[in-house]
Amino acid sequence: MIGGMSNAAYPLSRPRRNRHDAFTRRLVQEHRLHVDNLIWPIFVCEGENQRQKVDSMPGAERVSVDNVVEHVRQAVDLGVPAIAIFPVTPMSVRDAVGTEALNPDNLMCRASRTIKDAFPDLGIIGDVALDPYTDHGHDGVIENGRILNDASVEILRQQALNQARAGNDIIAPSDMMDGRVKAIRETLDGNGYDTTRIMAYTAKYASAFYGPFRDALGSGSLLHGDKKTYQMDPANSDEAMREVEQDLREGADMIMVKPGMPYLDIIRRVRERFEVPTFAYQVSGEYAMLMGAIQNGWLDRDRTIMESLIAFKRAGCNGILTYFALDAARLLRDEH
Ligand SMILES: NCc1[nH]cc(CCC(=O)O)c1CC(=O)O
Ligand SMILES: [Mg+2]
Repeated sequence: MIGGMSNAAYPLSRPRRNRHDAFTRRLVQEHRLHVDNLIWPIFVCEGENQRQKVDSMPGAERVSVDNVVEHVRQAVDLGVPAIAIFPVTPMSVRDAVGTEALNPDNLMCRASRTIKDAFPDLGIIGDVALDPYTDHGHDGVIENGRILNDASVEILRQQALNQARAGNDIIAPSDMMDGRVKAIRETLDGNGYDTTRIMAYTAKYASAFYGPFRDALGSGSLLHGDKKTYQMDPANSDEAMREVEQDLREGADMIMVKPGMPYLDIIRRVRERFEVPTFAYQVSGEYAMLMGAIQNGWLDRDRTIMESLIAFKRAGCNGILTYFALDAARLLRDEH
């Protein structure tokens, strides 16, 4: 009997009141994405005047070092605080132990020096792992079909030093070997790089979502088998807490969870338990998935980008590595 119902039957508390108009929604908004939260991953390749498209990552490019300043200027002009460099290493210099990772003139080091010269205030993050440099596409060295932990770490610590010397401000070990944070920290400190930060890919899962990235780097077709003996099982969550505990003990300054969107629960747990600077990598497969739907007209581009990124803030992230960094920075700039 609708007509006879008194108003008292309605709730006194009406959550919709705070959604009534734009100014109220602004006042009660709990989380906000800021350009300071964005890190832009870039791909660099050999050659001159190269700008190569990546088929499985529409909008992403591999650029040669002579184009990298112009490329990165976009991020600087938008106020993006940091970039992450990934080198596309030619097959001719790859080998079983990733020797090229230690070359002071490798692609990563040349790109890092060039960017640092042009933009001294921009943060440069350098991935440390052997997969861009090995002819088998694994992140470490192999013996009898096994990825060796400690032997790999001995190379990784030298790779980290090589990259710090070339201007990497933040070393980001993405290899998932045990003990590599401690080894890298000791090597950096022992060589006068005690202010070089470590952003550890701490909870990095053995994920299908890295496929497009491996295409971009050309390591996908090289990879024999999978990375399940070093990257984490997507079924595990408590194990991520133990990984974080260890990396913090070993001297990590920042913790990363990767991939992003399928692992928001891990981000939330890390944030609540450890209260340390926490980052997520919205990886290539997430980008490809969203871009595929956007390009088909199935999802609205701008709203999808922003909603996918605010999720990381809500989950507890300080920042996000995302291929959408420039798009998001533009949208934030034009918001008001
Ligand atoms: N160790 C290298 C590395 N660093 C970042 C990514 C993936 C990034 C992305 O998918 O966007 C990978 C690939 C992998 O571990 O196979
Ligand atoms: Mg670990």
